[in-house]
Amino acid sequence: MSTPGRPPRKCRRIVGVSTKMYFSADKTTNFTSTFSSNLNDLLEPERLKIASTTDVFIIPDFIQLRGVIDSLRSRPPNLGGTESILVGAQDCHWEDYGSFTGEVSPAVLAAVGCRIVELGHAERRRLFGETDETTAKKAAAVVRNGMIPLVCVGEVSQPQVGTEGLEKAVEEVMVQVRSVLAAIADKEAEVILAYEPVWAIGASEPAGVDHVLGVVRRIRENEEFQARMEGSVRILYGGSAGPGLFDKLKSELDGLFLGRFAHDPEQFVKTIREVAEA
Ligand SMILES: O=C(CO)COP(=O)(O)O
Repeated sequence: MSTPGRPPRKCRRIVGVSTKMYFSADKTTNFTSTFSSNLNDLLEPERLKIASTTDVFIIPDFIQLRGVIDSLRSRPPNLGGTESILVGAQDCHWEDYGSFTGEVSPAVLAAVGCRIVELGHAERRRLFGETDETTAKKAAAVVRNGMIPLVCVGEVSQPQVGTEGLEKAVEEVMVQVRSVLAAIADKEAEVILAYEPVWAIGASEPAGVDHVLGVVRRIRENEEFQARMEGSVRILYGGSAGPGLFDKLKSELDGLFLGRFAHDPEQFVKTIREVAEA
């Protein structure tokens, strides 16, 4: 059910996980294989319906990225293979090639089969000095290389309860959103925004539903957002997300971006099912 007065959105749902730097090499391999076969087994008999309405993604660390792509390629499409699971990277550089020691090229990511690149995560902004400017340049590079930028936005501090708190959060988030959209000239380019209030990341529970819906509603009302082709910009919620959440957010959100609460492949598959069926 959509919000009264607003037409239903014409876009696919999307749900995924970033393993950040939580997993050993073996754990990533085991997680990928358990999760993709669980997805196959647990989603029967609705598997085809879910594959036709919902995108699923997994964002491992850089070293494991290629192995995850290859292991999913060995499964048939729509059965937990790469056609139904998009594999993403946790960052990239804004140039394709050059003297940038330690960086990862978006062109190389695209060439090995990476489909999504996560950018501007709160941890990268806080610990590694990422700014709106570098995030926006990277988003343009990801689009240029035919992949989908998944850009994280969110206010740093937990707002006070009430309208004033919401306004401050919206103000902070809109600066980040505008900067990314301004860098991507193609109004039809696929973009994913992950609304991740920084204070809700790594917490025991997600941000309050009213707050999340309030901020995301304002993103959707924004002029730059509305200038995009309908459905080309999808919005996820992230920050202690897990099973049991999406149903409360479905009026404004297109999906969820999970962290810790997807480390158990069964919980991840449960959440995928909830997002697809909500
Ligand atoms: O940062 C996140 C996803 O990008 C969320 O992490 P947690 O769900 O572990 O809080």
